[in-house]
Amino acid sequence: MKKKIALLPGDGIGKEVMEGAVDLLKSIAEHYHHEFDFEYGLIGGGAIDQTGDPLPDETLEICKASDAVLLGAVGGPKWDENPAELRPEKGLLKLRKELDLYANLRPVQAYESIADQSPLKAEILEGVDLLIVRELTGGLYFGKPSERSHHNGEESAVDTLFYNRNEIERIIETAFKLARERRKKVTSVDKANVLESSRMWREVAEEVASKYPDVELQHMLVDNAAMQLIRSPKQFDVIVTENMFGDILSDEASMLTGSLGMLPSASLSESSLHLYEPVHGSAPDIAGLNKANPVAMMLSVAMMLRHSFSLEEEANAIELAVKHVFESGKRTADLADKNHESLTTKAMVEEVKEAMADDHAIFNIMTAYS
Ligand SMILES: NC(=O)c1ccc[n+]([C@@H]2O[C@H](COP(=O)([O-])OP(=O)(O)OC[C@H]3O[C@@H](n4cnc5c(N)ncnc54)[C@H](O)[C@@H]3O)[C@@H](O)[C@H]2O)c1
Ligand SMILES: CC(C)[C@H](C(=O)O)[C@@H](O)C(=O)O
Ligand SMILES: [Mg+2]
Repeated sequence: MKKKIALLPGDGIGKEVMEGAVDLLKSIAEHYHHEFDFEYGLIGGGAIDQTGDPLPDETLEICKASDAVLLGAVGGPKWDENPAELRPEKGLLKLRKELDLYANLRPVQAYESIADQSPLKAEILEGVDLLIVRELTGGLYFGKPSERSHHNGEESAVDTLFYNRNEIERIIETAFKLARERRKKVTSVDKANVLESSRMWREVAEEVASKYPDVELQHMLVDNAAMQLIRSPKQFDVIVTENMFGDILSDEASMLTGSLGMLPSASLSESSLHLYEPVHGSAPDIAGLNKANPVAMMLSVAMMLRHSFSLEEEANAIELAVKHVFESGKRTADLADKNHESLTTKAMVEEVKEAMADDHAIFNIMTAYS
């Protein structure tokens, strides 16, 4: 298979985990006889420094001419004081909007082998396997007005939580379709006791649910959902929610795995062009130290291979290899403690590649004898 992949490393550890992803993809191309053509694009702080624009047109063109987009992370303290239009994060939001990446899938799976690094008890974590479906191109992030103003000497600021029916309908539909392939339960998270947008969200969720009688719909207020994720995460299968609620709940949910460095994501559009990125940011506190956990990025590569290229076997191989590496007691610094040596970013990528090669060899032996 021949595919073109746009690579947008971005800033901070985005660049380090992207190096790992490329390394992994090259080894997959070799093992499975695929051809991946990579084209790099600028985004975020680095793009501002080099071109004065957090999302140069050239980057957008590279993405549109590709079969999938892989992104690291953007942002960092260097640009924190920049005016709104020159923030690295603006580039990412514009890219999501331009490519209409409305459905952000953030799977959360608790691995038993690293459960000791989660603040939650092992019995609460056992079997946790949930999927956050975050609306990504509407809500508070994109509503207008969003501005500062001065009235009678007093400064004020406004952001707007806006959704139209169609935006809600398509994300809820996505959640129901995904739930059908899983444990057939959708928890729609909103703040319908206060927000009008949430009351409409709830109505639409009910309407969509009537088309999926085999899938259970539950409504939950977002403050309760934040608590339930810690108290009893196993109750969740698919969680569908507004853009900002999804942002916050997914960072919280990452601690069910033990680290934010574990969560991958896929941002899907109605076209065939999708984007894949880890949930975490540019982690300025560890950037450049070769200690970031590359697993979120490697699992995002797996999501890309599965969703964009239908390479199910290759995707499974990455996920299995990550599992094997953790089971063998190897971890990066975010998951390590005095009982575990801590691997560098590069060493972790090597371990996963080696485990894949071993699994591949075992698979070949098994198929040869079956
Ligand atoms: N998708 C993105 O590009 C994205 C996502 C989140 C934050 N950001 C940006 O990143 C910058 C830093 O934000 P932040 O510090 O609030 O969030 P962050 O996700 O960058 O980091 C939060 C904490 O988690 C740790 N961490 C994150 N990823 C890790 C990994 N792979 N391995 C080990 N530890 C990891 C960091 O060291 C830090 O202590 C900000 O500019 C923010 O806007 C970008
Ligand atoms: C960097 C920021 C704009 C982004 C978001 O809030 O969507 C990030 O936190 C994420 O989760 O992808
Ligand atoms: Mg976030």
